[in-house]
Amino acid sequence: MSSVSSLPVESLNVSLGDRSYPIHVGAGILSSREHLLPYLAGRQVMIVTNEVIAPHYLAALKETLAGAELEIREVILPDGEATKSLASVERIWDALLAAGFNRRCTLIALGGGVIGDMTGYAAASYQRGVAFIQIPTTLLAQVDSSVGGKTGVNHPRGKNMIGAFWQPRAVIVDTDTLRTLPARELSAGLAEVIKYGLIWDLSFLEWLEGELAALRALEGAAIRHAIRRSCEIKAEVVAEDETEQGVRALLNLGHTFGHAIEAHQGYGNWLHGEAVGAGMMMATRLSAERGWLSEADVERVAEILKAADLPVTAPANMSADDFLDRMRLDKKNVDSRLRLILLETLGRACIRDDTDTDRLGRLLTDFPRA
Ligand SMILES: NC(=O)c1ccc[n+]([C@@H]2O[C@H](COP(=O)([O-])OP(=O)(O)OC[C@H]3O[C@@H](n4cnc5c(N)ncnc54)[C@H](O)[C@@H]3O)[C@@H](O)[C@H]2O)c1
Ligand SMILES: O=C(O)C(=O)C[C@@H](O)[C@H](O)[C@H](O)COP(=O)(O)O
Ligand SMILES: [Zn+2]
Repeated sequence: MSSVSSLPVESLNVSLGDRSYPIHVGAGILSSREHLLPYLAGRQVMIVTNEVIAPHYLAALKETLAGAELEIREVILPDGEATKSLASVERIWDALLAAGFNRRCTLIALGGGVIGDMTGYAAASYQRGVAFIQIPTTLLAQVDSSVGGKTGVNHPRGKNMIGAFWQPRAVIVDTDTLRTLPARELSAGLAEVIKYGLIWDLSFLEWLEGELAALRALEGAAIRHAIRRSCEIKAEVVAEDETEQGVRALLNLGHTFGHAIEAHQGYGNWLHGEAVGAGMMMATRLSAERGWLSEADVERVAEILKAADLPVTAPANMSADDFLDRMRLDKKNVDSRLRLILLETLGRACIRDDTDTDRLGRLLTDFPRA
């Protein structure tokens, strides 16, 4: 990654009254005591990470915490989306109890969205709620999952079905951690970045169209801008609607389809960002069928997803009914009505519960498979 180290730390705020918190973004910030120590609730600290991330970053984090007279423990979980389960959360609870940690303890999530979502849920539920800090190490977690307080685990029948809203005390984004991230994971993170452009900010989408090559090459200034603008948008949405009573649902563009793909394919076979990429393509086509987007718009969405190396086709082994069965369990649905996020235009999304099921079934049947 070029020149990122020379960029100063930038801080944003998620405004939620007395639960407001900062997002600090900087290269090498994992080693910064001043950006971490103020957010600890007490002396007891439990770091939660996994077997892939620990060899890269656990020692650096412990070094940052060293000398502050803290009682530091760690839980190192196995890797992968398939581990985003209650059994893993139980391992975190067990470690907390074995260490005798009390309500003034702090959990630190060091990892991607899987670690962040599980650690947040363990924090939300341990002794009815303790402090936690997010240190996201994937692009996806740095632009999306570490912000906003959606925590939880998957159920075999559906994604993120068990969980709680529980906000972190701080989000600390060290952009240098992206240096070790596999290219496929970087692309998955770009799906959520593109999502912000599609639902909220056409000029950001236009900027992304010009910068995708730079982002995939981890060019420092481009990565920094993508993270900052994504976090700004997410912070604005979450501040307006913390528990998804309204506008926050727009952050779910492509997810009703994407979550169906993830669960049907077996967690981890399609990455979350890949499934969301294909799902956004489906939502785009449905929006065009409603007459809101032109064929040129549809092509434009396909092009930006392909430029990010994301899928624009659905799994070959998934029928329209496979999609619809899973989509009927989606958390946004009210009574028996499907609620989908669609695009009124590029850069502006809406939530609709009036999609004709026969029409949706035809769209799903005709959607290209790979
Ligand atoms: N809470 C939310 O608002 C929210 C938002 C979006 C996604 N999510 C959830 O986030 C999860 C996906 O997160 P993800 O894409 O970060 O996946 P992930 O957490 O599985 O991480 C991806 C892979 O990269 C590895 N990894 C992480 N950081 C690394 C680094 N710096 N260097 C090398 N390898 C590294 C991980 O071990 C893993 O193998 C899904 O479960 C999704 O549902 C939650
Ligand atoms: O923060 C949100 O709100 C989102 O919807 C962000 C999504 O990218 C994320 O995947 C989220 O976990 C989906 O939430 P869910 O409520 O659909 O499970
Ligand atoms: Zn997502």
